[in-house]
Amino acid sequence: MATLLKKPLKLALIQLASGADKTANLSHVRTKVLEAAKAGASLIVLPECFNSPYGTQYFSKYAETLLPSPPTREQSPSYHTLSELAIEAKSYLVGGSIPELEPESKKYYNTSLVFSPTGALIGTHRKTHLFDIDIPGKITFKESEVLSPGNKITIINLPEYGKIGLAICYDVRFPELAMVAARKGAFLLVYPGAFNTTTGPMHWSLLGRARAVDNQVYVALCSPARDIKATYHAYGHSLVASPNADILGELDEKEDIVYADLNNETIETSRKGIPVYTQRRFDVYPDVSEGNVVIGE
Ligand SMILES: NC(=O)CCC(=O)C(=O)O
Repeated sequence: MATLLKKPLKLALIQLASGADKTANLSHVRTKVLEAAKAGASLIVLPECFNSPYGTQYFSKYAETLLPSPPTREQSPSYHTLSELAIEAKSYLVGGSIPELEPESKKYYNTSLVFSPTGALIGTHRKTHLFDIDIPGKITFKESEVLSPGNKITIINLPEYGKIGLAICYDVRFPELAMVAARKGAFLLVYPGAFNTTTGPMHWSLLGRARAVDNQVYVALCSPARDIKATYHAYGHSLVASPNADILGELDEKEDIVYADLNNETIETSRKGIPVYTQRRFDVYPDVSEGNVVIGE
């Protein structure tokens, strides 16, 4: 069996309380990331839209320009804060997501940036499935009114550890992304996300555990803390699921950090005990990780 996770890894998910002031949010991010690093985390994850409120009315106001890369500090204060913070924390840092403005096309995206402990940008993911839903009397949301979707599956190599799959929030509802990343060797699927108080109780944990057990990999879901004064009420409940779909840690709705210790043995034990990994019937149905699959870092 291939070794997916080369050495044990402490993961931290920061369920951040952020508000309308981007500069204050970035300063608060620094405090929380350094707290997680001090506790020994070498992979630290922030939530979706970690430096702004979440909502279609906010995307253009808070958008930053990432291209051409690297952007200037004026174009993207978040890029520079995250890069410097990864160095200071000596950790891999998944920068949740920020609204991105692509200057040439003038399109907006919901984009995650990943930095190595040297401060280098090692991966980006533009949310591939936009959050367009309508549950009458409960929640109507249409990201596609403002955002455009990304067009790739994102797998990022952390050289000392192994590969992670990265996608954003609503992407978790589409098992194909997870399956492709897992079959290409990811040990962990990371989803910065901001479910809400309607769909969160219904599906957040279920989807996290489902992606874990489908693929026998770790899954991390990282939400903002709930702010009842905001227009969108995030569910919170950041959690880590094991390859056997056990919840290794889960928060409530308040700001906090959840930690989990990941190791390769847990993946192997899960796969040896229930060997669906070797029992697939690609003579009966197609392997979604083969053929016309668009993968990028
Ligand atoms: N930010 C999002 O994509 C929210 C997704 C969500 O709440 C869901 O139910 O799916």
